[in-house]
Amino acid sequence: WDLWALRCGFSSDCECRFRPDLRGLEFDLATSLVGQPLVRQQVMKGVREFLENQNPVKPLVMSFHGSTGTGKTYVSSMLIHYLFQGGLQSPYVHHFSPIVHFPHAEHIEQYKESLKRWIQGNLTNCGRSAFLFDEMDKMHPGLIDVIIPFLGPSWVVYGTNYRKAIFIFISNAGGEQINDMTLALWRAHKDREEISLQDLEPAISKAVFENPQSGFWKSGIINEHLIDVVVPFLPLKHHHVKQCVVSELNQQGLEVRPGVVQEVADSILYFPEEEKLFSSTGCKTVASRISFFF
Ligand SMILES: Nc1ncnc2c1ncn2[C@@H]1O[C@H](COP(=O)(O)OP(=O)(O)OP(=O)(O)O)[C@@H](O)[C@H]1O
Repeated sequence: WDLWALRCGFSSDCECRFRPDLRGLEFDLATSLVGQPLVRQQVMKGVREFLENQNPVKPLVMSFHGSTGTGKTYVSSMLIHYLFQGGLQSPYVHHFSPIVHFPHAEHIEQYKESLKRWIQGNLTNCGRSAFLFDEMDKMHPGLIDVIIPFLGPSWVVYGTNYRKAIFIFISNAGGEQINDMTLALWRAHKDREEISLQDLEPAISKAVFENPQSGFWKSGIINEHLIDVVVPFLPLKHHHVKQCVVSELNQQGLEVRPGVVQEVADSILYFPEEEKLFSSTGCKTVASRISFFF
């Protein structure tokens, strides 16, 4: 702790390099994020409502769900970039992955204690901290109990306003159900772009919050209304993958040749077997495939 951090920790006004640029975020979500209008809408709504309130009653808690390569990590990095100076490198942005940090289930009691101290320490250092919890579906169910007290309205200790913190949970849990529902709605002539949160929420809740294997399970996280924003990431179609290829080519400073765009998009697997509508890996492997076709 340096002196500044100490002073900051005891002041509820400390913003710790928090420089929200909501216009920038909205623009980038609209122009760079492919095929996820619901995500754009949910993220903007959640962040805007939270930041409009000078004294929020609880931290902002967002939960991202979807299958691989649909943009969950991409959006979380973008969000952090437009909120904190320094983005993911900011000392006030914290990343946790159960597989990396807590790989051994038999050490659960020890893990619980260190997770609690880690969150508490970071929040004491700065109440305006962000926490990214990756791979929540791989988290031991007992560990979420440690996180819960920090998500609610009651967590104010030693004058530090922990209610200004931001928690983002990322998982593949519910992804299969989102994909199945998107497909079922498509078969019932509801286009992917018309899908609403109400169409997906029951399937996500069932898969994520009632599943004994899931880290969220039995956590009271739903009963206590601790999650403010549930963000479903839909499976991406062939034309979305093509858009990802174009932006990747641009980013790598390569010429956008229609033949290459088509070939890269065609090389990816699509489901279901009959209609081949949605990419099985979203846009995840696009960057690495480009060199094969260029
Ligand atoms: N909807 C999207 N719009 C634009 N680019 C995307 C989108 N989805 C994925 N991408 C691209 O694919 C890469 C991988 O996506 P990302 O890591 O966000 O997937 P994910 O949903 O977090 O997957 P996983 O569950 O496997 O971690 C991103 O860095 C980005 O370049």
